Amino acid sequence: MGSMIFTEEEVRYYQALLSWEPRDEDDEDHIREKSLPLEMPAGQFMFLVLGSKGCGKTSILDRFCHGTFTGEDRPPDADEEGRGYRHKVRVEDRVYILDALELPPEHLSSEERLRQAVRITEAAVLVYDVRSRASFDLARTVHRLVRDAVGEARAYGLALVGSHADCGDEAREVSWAEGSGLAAGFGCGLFLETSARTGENVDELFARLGEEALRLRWLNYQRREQAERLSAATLEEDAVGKTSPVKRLARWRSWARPWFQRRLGERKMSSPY
Ligand SMILES: Nc1nc2c(ncn2[C@@H]2O[C@H](COP(=O)(O)OP(=O)(O)OP(=O)(O)O)[C@@H](O)[C@H]2O)c(=O)[nH]1
Repeated sequence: MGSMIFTEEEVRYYQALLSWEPRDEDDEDHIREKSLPLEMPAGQFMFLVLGSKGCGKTSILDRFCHGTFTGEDRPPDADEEGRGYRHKVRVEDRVYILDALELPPEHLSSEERLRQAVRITEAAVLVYDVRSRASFDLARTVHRLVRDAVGEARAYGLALVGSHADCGDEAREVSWAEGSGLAAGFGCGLFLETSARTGENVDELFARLGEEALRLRWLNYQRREQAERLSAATLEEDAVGKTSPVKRLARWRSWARPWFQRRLGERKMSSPY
């Protein structure tokens, strides 16, 4: 990463990510920090959190990072460049630093901003509100935008999340089965309904997405290795072809030999002599 050159936009995203500071006055933070063992982090994850306006993105991140829930009084986010969060997460028995970038919904209409956010992250948490069919419908569109931004060359993680799981049945507009079906349609194995109010599934969401990110890193690594092996083999073949027509002929003969031998054998069998 050290050798990469970032655009101004990317630098701003990074600044948003890195603007996190521990809040000394927050007692619950201390309790959560103390409850995690002192251990060197095994690595870092970078996740994107996105969804429609007011679907509960900040509340999920507040619950995860600070263990708090602000409730109905929470003012809408004013940060234009997105908000960065950092917290520890335990994945496969090791501690990792998790950086999460909350993408303001306005940025969803900018292909460029979304592309940049996707480029600096390795997985996305796509949130809708189970009380809002509109937010669920928007999740489909956002998924398409993210998929286009990721492209074919890279495996990128995704978790579909229905927030406000604590709401009663009468407030619900989207069922668990619909959410699970949409996630399956996306080809995404991680679907959860969460409640920032009660904390239901919030820690589990990030731990499981961490597991998925590790799996995808390995997959991306294998893909790169395979691509490198293929291009090295092609280069070698080109070099052989250019420098040694004799070797090329020899190889052609070796491929053709079994065919000639078969033909020869057939002829011998059918020959009256
Ligand atoms: N009961 C309940 N309320 C929630 C939950 N999640 C969020 N809220 C409330 O829903 C409102 C919107 O939540 P936010 O976290 O601000 O949503 P957001 O997606 O970050 O909003 P923007 O950043 O403005 O797009 C707030 O009043 C939250 O307190 C939840 O799981 N349960």
